[in-house]
Amino acid sequence: MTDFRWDKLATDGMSRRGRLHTAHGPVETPAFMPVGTAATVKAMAPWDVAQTGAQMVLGNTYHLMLRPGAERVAKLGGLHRFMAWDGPILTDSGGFQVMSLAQLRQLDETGVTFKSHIDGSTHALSPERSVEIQDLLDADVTMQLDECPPAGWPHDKVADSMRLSLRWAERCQRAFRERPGYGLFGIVQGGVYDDLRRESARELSAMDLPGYAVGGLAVGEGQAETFRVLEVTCPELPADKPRYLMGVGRPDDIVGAVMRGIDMFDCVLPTRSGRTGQAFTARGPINLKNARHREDTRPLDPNCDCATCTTFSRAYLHHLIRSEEMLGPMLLSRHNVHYYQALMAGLRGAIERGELTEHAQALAEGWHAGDI
Ligand SMILES: Nc1nc2c(CCNCC3CCCCC3)c3[nH]c(NCCc4ccccc4)nc3cc2c(=O)[nH]1
Ligand SMILES: [Zn+2]
Repeated sequence: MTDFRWDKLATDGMSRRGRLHTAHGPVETPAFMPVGTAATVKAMAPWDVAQTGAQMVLGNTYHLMLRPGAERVAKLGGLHRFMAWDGPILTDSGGFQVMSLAQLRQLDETGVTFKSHIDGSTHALSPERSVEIQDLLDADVTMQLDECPPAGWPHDKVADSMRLSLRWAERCQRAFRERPGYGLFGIVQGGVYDDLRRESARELSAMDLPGYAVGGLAVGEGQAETFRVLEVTCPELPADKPRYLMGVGRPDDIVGAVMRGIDMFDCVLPTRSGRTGQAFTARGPINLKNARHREDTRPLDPNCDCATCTTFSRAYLHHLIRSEEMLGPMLLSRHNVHYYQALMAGLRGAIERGELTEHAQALAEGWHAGDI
């Protein structure tokens, strides 16, 4: 059985080209992980997800612990078998979703307690229980339970929150069941405060974890602040361990974060926006709901070789979205996830060639070319 590890294959400035080895197979990095919310990447079957080139997907601890329940997923053979995804799966710890979705939630030293948004039942999520749930789901990468402070919290509140997350990291590491091919990632917190980011990164680095996430971002701070926090945080993390920026992002966010040392990403954007008619293209985002597409026979993105772009016209996609036909979100989700995977493949190649700066410049010119 392969040991969980990340090989650094090439670097270009602060960016890295690597390969993550997990129990369920390898993941080329920089990597984008599509989000499977309730054990499905919405509107996409697992074979559609695989066809985009995605190697690793996210499972959702919060949703699955409420329905159908972690013990039930384990009884059914674990999340891989349940959703028929035999590649690597990363699950978030659930704390972020609790704070953004659950009703009547309360967070203290022991963890978070909350009422289910589905049936109002009460649940408790401690660091130990979160690690146990992710073990029952058979996630290749388990995330520590953490608190993500909202944007705008003052320094003292963020400091208390960051130190709570550090204590929870210790408890998660003690509770984690070590087994070849599986790893527990710590999550760096500290808001937008450099001293707190450094303290969090240094304390977590001393725990010698197999990987590190940068949390507490993409909460409304804006791209410039996100990048500035990465410039402070990444240099404090071990150079030989993978770095995962949680919840990011738009294509330009991802390129900028890769240039600042990030290796892994997740975001609901390509799937969620696909369902509302938004498509990402080499010449920027377009919304197919817009009436200007109703007689446009061109493909969605002439540069894209996905089935959506090589089969259908913009006029047809516009019709599907306007008619609220299921095929609309299906086709746009596939294209968007394909677009994100092609973006990551392009970044990996550019880093290998030592041409990331030029590649990023060419991407930005395409996105701003407009007239699409
Ligand atoms: N533990 C933890 N998770 C975070 C997440 C959830 C990452 N996605 C999980 C995934 C699991 C499966 C279900 C879906 C979520 C974040 N997402 C964002 N921004 C999203 C900003 C955004 C971007 C586009 C659309 C909506 C929101 N910031 C985040 C910070 C943290 C954090 O500090 N700690
Ligand atoms: Zn396409």
